[in-house]
Amino acid sequence: MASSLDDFQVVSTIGTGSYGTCKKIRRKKDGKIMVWKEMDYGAMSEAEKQLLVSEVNLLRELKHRHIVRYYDRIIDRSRAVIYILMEYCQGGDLATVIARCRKDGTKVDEDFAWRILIQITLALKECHRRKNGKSILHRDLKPANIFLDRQQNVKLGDFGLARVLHHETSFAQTYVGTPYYMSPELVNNMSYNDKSDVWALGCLLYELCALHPPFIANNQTELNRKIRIGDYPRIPAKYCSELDRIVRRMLKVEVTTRPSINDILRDPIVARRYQQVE
Ligand SMILES: CNC(=O)c1c(C)[nH]c(/C=C2\C(=O)Nc3ccc(Cl)cc32)c1C
Repeated sequence: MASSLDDFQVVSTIGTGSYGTCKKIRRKKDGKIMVWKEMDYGAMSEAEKQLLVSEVNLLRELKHRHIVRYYDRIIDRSRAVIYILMEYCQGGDLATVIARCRKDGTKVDEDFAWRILIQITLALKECHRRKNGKSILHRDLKPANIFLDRQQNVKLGDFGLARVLHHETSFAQTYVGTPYYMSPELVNNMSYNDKSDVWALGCLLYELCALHPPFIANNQTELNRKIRIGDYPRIPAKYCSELDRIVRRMLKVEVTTRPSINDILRDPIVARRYQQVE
C-alpha cells in the first residue's frame, strides 16, 4: 500500500542542500526510523520531471548492503514536493567525520580508510553492473554522500538525482559546491563514464586521509589546470604505501590507464584487505 505523509511523524531536520531538505522521520505504525528527502519540483521543466521520475524508479532497483536503501516516494502535488523515503544511517555522513578530524587535529584510522575504499567500491560495482542496458552512474560522489550505519558499515547515498539537479535549467543549478572531484575527462568536456566515478573515489579516499581534496584552487580555471596535470602531494606519511598506491591508480589522468571498479577489486592488496573488511 502506498505511503502517505500522515503515516509519518517528523523527528528532526538533519540536512539541507541545493536539492532540498533531509528529515529524520518515524513511521507511526511501528516506530521505524527513516529519512525522507523533500524536493521541490515546482520550478522543473516537464523534461526534468520525467528525468526525476526515471531516476527515482532506478533507485528502487538498487538493493545492496553498501547502498542507502530506497523505500518509497510520496508526491504532494498541491505543493509540488516529492518526498523520497530512505534508510536512516545513524553514523551520519563522511563530511562530518572529516570536519571533526580537521577541528580536533586528528586523522582517520587506516583501517577505516580501507573499509571506506572497499565498501564504496562494492557499492559502485553494483551501480556499474549493467541492468537492462542502464548503468546507474553516481555522478556526485563526495564525503557528504557517504553514510555510516550503526555498525559503522559504509553506505553510498543520494543517487543519480545529480543528473536532474545539475540539469541546466534546474532550480538547483545555483551550484553551491566547488567541483573538486571533477575528472580530467569532464574538465575536457568529454562524457561522464564509470571511470569518472573511479576518479571521484580516488579524490574521496585522498580527502579522507589528507582532510582536504587532492586538487585545490581559488578559481575554476586554476582547479581545471591542476586536475589536467594530475599532480598532488602524497597522502600523509602515517598511511602505508599500499594505500597511497591504490589512490594513485585511481587518480590516473588518462582514462584508459585508470583502473575500472573491477580492476580495483582484483588488486592483490585490496583483495587481501577485502577479507578483513567484509
Ligand atoms: C551530522 N549528520 C547527521 O546527523 C546525519 C545522520 C545521522 N543521518 C544523515 C543523513 C542521512 C541518513 O541518515 N540517511 C540518508 C539517506 C539519504 C540521504 Cl541524501 C541522507 C541520509 C545525516 C546528515
